[in-house]
Amino acid sequence: MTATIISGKQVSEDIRGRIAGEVKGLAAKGVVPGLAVVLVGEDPASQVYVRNKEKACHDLGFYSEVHRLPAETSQAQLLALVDELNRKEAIDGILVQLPLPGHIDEKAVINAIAVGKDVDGFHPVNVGNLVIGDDSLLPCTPAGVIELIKRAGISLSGKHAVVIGRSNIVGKPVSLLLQRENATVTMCHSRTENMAEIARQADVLVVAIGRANFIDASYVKPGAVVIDVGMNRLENGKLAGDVDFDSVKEVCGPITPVPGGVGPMTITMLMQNTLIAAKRHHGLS
Ligand SMILES: Nc1nc2c(c(=O)[nH]1)N[C@@H](CN(C=O)c1ccc(C(=O)N[C@@H](CCC(=O)O)C(=O)O)cc1)CN2
Repeated sequence: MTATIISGKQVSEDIRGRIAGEVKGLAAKGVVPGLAVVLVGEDPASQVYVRNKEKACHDLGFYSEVHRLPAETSQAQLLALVDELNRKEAIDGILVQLPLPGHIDEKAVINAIAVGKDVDGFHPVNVGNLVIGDDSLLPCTPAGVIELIKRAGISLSGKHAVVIGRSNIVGKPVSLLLQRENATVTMCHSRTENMAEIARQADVLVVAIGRANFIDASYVKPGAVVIDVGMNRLENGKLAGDVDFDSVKEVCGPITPVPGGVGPMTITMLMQNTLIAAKRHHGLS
């Protein structure tokens, strides 16, 4: 086996340590970053993620508000809450936990969040700025992927990166961020022919297709960096990535595990975005 593990837990701890230090410095200037999280309904996984966000705020010295709304909340009620949070001085970042119940239009809600408070980086203005390479709040999971690669000491410049999956939340933004790092990027998706052949050309393979253990060693060039963004709950309750870790670890170089790889970075990058939003809000960036 040539694989080495890229630990998202470890990288997260390092980044959170730095954020906590910055928060102390801001407190001395009378600034406390504030995050509002909105959860509609009782999806068990979402409840856990929201609790973890609340805990991260507490641990890092942020002000936090969690708004837990019943599943039958109307879109108008949710939009009214977003509007209130947009105008609230103590709040620098707003996150509406996804997925939302089916009767609510996610796009309408995301579009209603003030661009400067959109710490998920999902608002079309933030997405547009990402596309044209301007400064913006970056989507958390894709930003976490880049941070993991960089902090593992891997240079992306001139490398061939293959992204498997073209979702708006991961595949598309991660491909833009890889290009920003001067990688040459190929995107594959469910209609791609010869996917294994293309994937085997990758120096860096990023997988976000939502199919448990789909990518085996036949997709991986020896020594390639493998980043698994998949999070699939199996029938036995265990969490599996999109990459068949036991097969791929025999050929790859650095690889992220699931759990403990990209996942923990999502909340850490959310905290980082909230800190950035707070500094901008107070003219300190
Ligand atoms: N508004 C948003 N909604 C959702 C997002 C998001 O970024 N913004 N992402 C996911 C859920 N999510 C955060 O909200 C999230 C997912 C996973 C993890 C994580 O730490 N995963 C661990 C395993 C946890 C477990 O055992 O279940 C890991 O991979 O090691 C954090 C946050 C959808 N909704």
